[in-house]
Amino acid sequence: MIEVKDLSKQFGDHTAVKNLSFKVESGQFCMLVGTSGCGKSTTLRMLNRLIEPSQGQILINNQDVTTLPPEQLRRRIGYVIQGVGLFPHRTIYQNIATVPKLLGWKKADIDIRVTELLTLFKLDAATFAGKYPHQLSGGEQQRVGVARALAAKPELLLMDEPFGALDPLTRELLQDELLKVQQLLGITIIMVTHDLEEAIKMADVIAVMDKGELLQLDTPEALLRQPRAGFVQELVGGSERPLRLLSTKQVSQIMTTKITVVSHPLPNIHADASLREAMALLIWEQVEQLQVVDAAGHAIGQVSMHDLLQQGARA
Ligand SMILES: Nc1ncnc2c1ncn2[C@@H]1O[C@H](COP(=O)(O)OP(=O)(O)OP(=O)(O)O)[C@@H](O)[C@H]1O
Repeated sequence: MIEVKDLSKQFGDHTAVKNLSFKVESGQFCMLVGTSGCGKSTTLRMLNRLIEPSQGQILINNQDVTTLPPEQLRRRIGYVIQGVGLFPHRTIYQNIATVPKLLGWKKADIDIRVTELLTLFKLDAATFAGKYPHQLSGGEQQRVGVARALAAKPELLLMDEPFGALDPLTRELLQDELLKVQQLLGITIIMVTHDLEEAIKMADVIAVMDKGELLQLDTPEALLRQPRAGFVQELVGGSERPLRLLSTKQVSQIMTTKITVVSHPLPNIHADASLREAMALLIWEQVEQLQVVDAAGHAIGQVSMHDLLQQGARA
């Protein structure tokens, strides 16, 4: 669990972060959102002491991070930035092995971990381990960046706009991969993004910041349904709100498992698709109902336009 108490950062006479207090539970995915310059990156960089706070306390599993030497702390916390920052003259293997090596892991254990991580991010170890960063695409480099950050099994992963420089398709692919990896490893993640849709799709909780202050920390659904008046309302309350609400849930959460036989075959939707994707398919196919299928393609339920309208509506 990460707990931040009354955290502030002053740069000269400018207050970049002001009296920030929040908690993120173990295994949660927390997104920091807010306009440019509101203090998101400064907050993240105080958590791993790349920036020293002017005031306040940061506790990781009840341990005050200021009691640890910064290098030791940073080996327990993964950090991923936009543009990756891979070491250009080291192979992918050497890049991922950096922290395990510093921690004195045995070569055999490092080999296993590098292969495991490359496989997790859908990169064939035999092909990629010996390559250099410039031989990889942006999306592949970003995957290696995340793999490197996870190499020494950190208890916390900090990510600053990790997918900001990627094209929309690659970005979506990496978002899905990261969500799967997070669920698999149960790791706590705090990520900065400019993109509200990304935050809604991925976060368990979203922290909205403005002018260095935390305005609201809530689940995506609570944030959309009960935004605090002012900046948060402006951020989430536009005409997109019903569709964003649909993004917060998966088809499996609202489908009926009773399968009614209908005269025409229904279009299929995956159980783990979002309600927003289901709505888009209903409109595109001009139908009132979809058939829900599992990963093996077996029909497991149905979802209707009526169900979706209720989910996106004002409560
Ligand atoms: N090293 C520094 N010295 C002086 N001012 C700084 C420094 N780092 C950040 N700031 C200022 O602190 C404020 C917060 O910056 P920060 O990078 O945390 O914002 P941000 O929300 O992450 O912005 P962006 O989304 O554009 O990256 C800004 O006004 C910035 O100019």
